[in-house]
Amino acid sequence: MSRRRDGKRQGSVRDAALDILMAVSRDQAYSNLLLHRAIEDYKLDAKDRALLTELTYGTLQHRLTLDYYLEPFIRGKIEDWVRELLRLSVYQLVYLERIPDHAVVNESVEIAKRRGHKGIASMVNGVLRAVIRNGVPGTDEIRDWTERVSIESSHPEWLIRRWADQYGRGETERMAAANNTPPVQTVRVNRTKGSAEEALSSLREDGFEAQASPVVPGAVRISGGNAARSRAFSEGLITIQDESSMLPAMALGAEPGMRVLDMCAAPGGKTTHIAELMDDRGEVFAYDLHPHKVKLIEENAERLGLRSIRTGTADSRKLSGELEPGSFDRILVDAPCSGLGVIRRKPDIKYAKSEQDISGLPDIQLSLLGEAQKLLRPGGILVYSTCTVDREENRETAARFLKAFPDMEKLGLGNVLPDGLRLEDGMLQVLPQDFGGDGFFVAAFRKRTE
Ligand SMILES: C[S@@+](CC[C@H](N)C(=O)[O-])C[C@H]1O[C@@H](n2cnc3c(N)ncnc32)[C@H](O)[C@@H]1O
Repeated sequence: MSRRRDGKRQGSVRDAALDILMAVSRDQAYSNLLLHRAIEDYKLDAKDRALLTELTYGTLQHRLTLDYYLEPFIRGKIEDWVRELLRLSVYQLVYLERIPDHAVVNESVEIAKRRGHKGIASMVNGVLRAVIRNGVPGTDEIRDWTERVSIESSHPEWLIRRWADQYGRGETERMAAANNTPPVQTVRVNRTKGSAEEALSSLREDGFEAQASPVVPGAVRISGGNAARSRAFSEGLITIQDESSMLPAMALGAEPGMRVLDMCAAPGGKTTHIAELMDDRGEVFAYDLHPHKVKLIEENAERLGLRSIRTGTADSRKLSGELEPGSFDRILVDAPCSGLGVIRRKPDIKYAKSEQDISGLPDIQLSLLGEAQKLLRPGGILVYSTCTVDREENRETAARFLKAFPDMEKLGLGNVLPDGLRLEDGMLQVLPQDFGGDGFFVAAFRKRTE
């Protein structure tokens, strides 16, 4: 890519998509961050932003399916970038009806010529024309259920097997399909600055389509652009947040004047929500492991005009050395987790993670919960949340915690959360197919007083 005099980078949207896809496969870079950077760097207009997002996410989301489609047409070894270009091209041929086949082939051949040489361009041309002529192979003849769902939904087999064990085959198929659908953007209204009605009309005046969420009171669903570019956002009236992510702060039930701790707080999505629900009265201590991430909490609090938030950098597994044990009314542990509930937003997760990566997490989650137990006052409430659907990190970690600390009791969430959510033994397990929100887990515990 080169730069023009006006600072814009040159090259097609497909070139940019290919660069991102290469970086994700080669360096295990995060697709959402790269996409954001490319949008800024290439100074793309709204139409090209939408196309780049669709091409990148679509190709990544369907990677295993696309490889299955390509297999009969590729002979011998090909370079990684050529494979990525073919995936990108077949994604358009199969999934994007509005782009004519000849346009896909022409542009891919041009890219192959520019990045490689005539020979590669002619191979790309041959493969794509053969795909158009013959069609892609079907999946019906794959007899093994795990393998078929893995290829059809482009999730690794170990993950499909694990979910089938944990949720059964039907939920697994629905979950894998939901992970390939684009999320709806939702925002939370900062009630210390204005009402949901004010946010709705401000967003509509800025040209967004905005509807009150049918699931979470005070949330707004948006289409027609990125809410980060709205007036309501720059004025601190809204925060972009998935509906599921709004539930932990609601479950915490913090009240004005309370002393609250958020132990895994960055970038501050839930810290700021808690402060808003407390009308910014009281103290919300927000800690995270990394100083650069703690800065993000401060920036968010500043934008939202919240003054009750106190930040700190620490390993929260040792926070009782720094903060007074037994002194907090409410504590949130929004723990580090496998992230298997947010595959829609970060499709690279499904290829990068392994079962081994999950196995070390429950112990970290448990030690954070153990530290929270020390810091909580008798009668105080602790909320544990994750953005994963994995049973081991969720309800099994909750069960281990209750077993290890008999002075903690589970608090059913039926009365504090909106109706119609998937509650299991009083704990919330959202799956991505439930209402369009991320996969999420929330459990609440109270410290006994006697
Ligand atoms: C799920 S994210 C938190 C998201 C945040 N609650 C929000 O809503 O914006 C988990 C966070 O835990 C932090 N973390 C991981 N291990 C930690 C530890 N031992 N002590 C403190 N923070 C930790 C990570 O840096 C990460 O920012």
